[in-house]
Amino acid sequence: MKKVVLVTGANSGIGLALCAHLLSQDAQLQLCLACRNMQRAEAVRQALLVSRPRAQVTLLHLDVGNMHSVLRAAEEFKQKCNRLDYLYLSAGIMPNPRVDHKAFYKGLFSINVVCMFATGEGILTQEDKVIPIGLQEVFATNLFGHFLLVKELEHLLCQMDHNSLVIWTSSSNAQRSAFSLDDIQHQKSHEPYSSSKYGSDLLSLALNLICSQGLYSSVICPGLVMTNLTYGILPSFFWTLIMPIMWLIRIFTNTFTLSPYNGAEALFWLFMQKPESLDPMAKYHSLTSGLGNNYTQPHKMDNDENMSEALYVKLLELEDTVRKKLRDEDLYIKTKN
Ligand SMILES: NC(=O)C1=CN([C@@H]2O[C@H](COP(=O)(O)OP(=O)(O)OC[C@H]3O[C@@H](n4cnc5c(N)ncnc54)[C@H](OP(=O)(O)O)[C@@H]3O)[C@@H](O)[C@H]2O)C=CC1
Ligand SMILES: CC(C)=CCC[C@@H](C)[C@H]1CC[C@H]2C3=C(CC[C@]12C)[C@@]1(C)CCC(=O)[C@@H](C)[C@@H]1CC3
Repeated sequence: MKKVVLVTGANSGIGLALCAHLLSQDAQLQLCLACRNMQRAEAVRQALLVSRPRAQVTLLHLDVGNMHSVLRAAEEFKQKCNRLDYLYLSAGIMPNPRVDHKAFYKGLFSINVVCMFATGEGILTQEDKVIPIGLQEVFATNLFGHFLLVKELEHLLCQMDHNSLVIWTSSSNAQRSAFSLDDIQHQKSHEPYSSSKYGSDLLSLALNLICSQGLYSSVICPGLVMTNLTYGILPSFFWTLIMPIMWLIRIFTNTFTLSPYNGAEALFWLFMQKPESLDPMAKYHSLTSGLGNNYTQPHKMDNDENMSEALYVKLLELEDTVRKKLRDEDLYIKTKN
């Protein structure tokens, strides 16, 4: 049976590297690239087909930060495919990132220096905004849109005859201290990225605990990778300039995977595993040794079942509110026409 794989954020960075890797491994694969920009998506599809001309690569229009788009995309996917084996949730944003230079230099001379380079903890903040539906943008894109997509595709994911796996691209920057159950959208502070990634860790655990038969969920961390996301933190020429320093740092922290191919290691590794053999409490890290060898290692996540179930309940409540808003908007448009 041909495996069906859906990848969000497939047109660049880690998502794109994963797609190329998957196609080189399994030519029989049915791969669906879910992207918000169809021109970029088509260019990527053509590029992937150059090395695998007979591969089955389709496109799906999806803006994961727009809930209308999520519902439409899920509907379109269900019409096209009657099976889904792997759902890779790789789309993500970190808008207006700021490096706290004072904290960075302080961290350089502290005993936590390796941890600082591995997680970016305490030195990175972002400016978030509210999108038209009333959600915080980072929460909507990195977490809620994906949650809604999983809910919409639940019937395809929960099948009796085979297991399927949802894979969240989280981060080592996901910190419990940045997340609050009273402020799941992170309206009140300046680490929405960390909060949304911690939320995805909790949600993955909740999916394993709550969801029906056949559906499994896992979380990965790609390490620090040079992509459009990191070029938003510091310009690409700066990263190129300090590349030799980063290769040096790699000797002390194997989390500097640096290339999208290396960063996608854990995503690809999960594709090779049986979903039922995975640990729901583990985050699977892509790691690269000082000599440049890639491997995947599980690390216990800093979360608990009660918290993850509480988040799941809050997301269900928010889902109701959002669906009602979407219906009201539809009704308004219909009555206006
Ligand atoms: N780079 C790193 O060091 C790390 C990255 N990550 C995570 O890895 C994932 C991939 O990021 P990375 O490859 O680094 O960065 P990129 O910016 O290269 O990739 C992000 C992808 O997400 C897509 N995307 C963003 N917003 C939306 C949206 N609203 N709807 C649909 N697609 C969207 C982008 O599409 P478009 O091209 O249209 O913008 C792009 O394809 C993210 O979740 C990120 O948080 C985690 C840890 C470290
Ligand atoms: C490397 C040098 C000499 C300077 C750069 C310092 C920081 C800008 C850099 C150090 C650790 C980095 C890091 C991230 C961003 C850039 C740093 C803070 C992330 C937070 C990027 C996104 C993620 O999801 C994390 C896994 C990264 C962790 C490390």
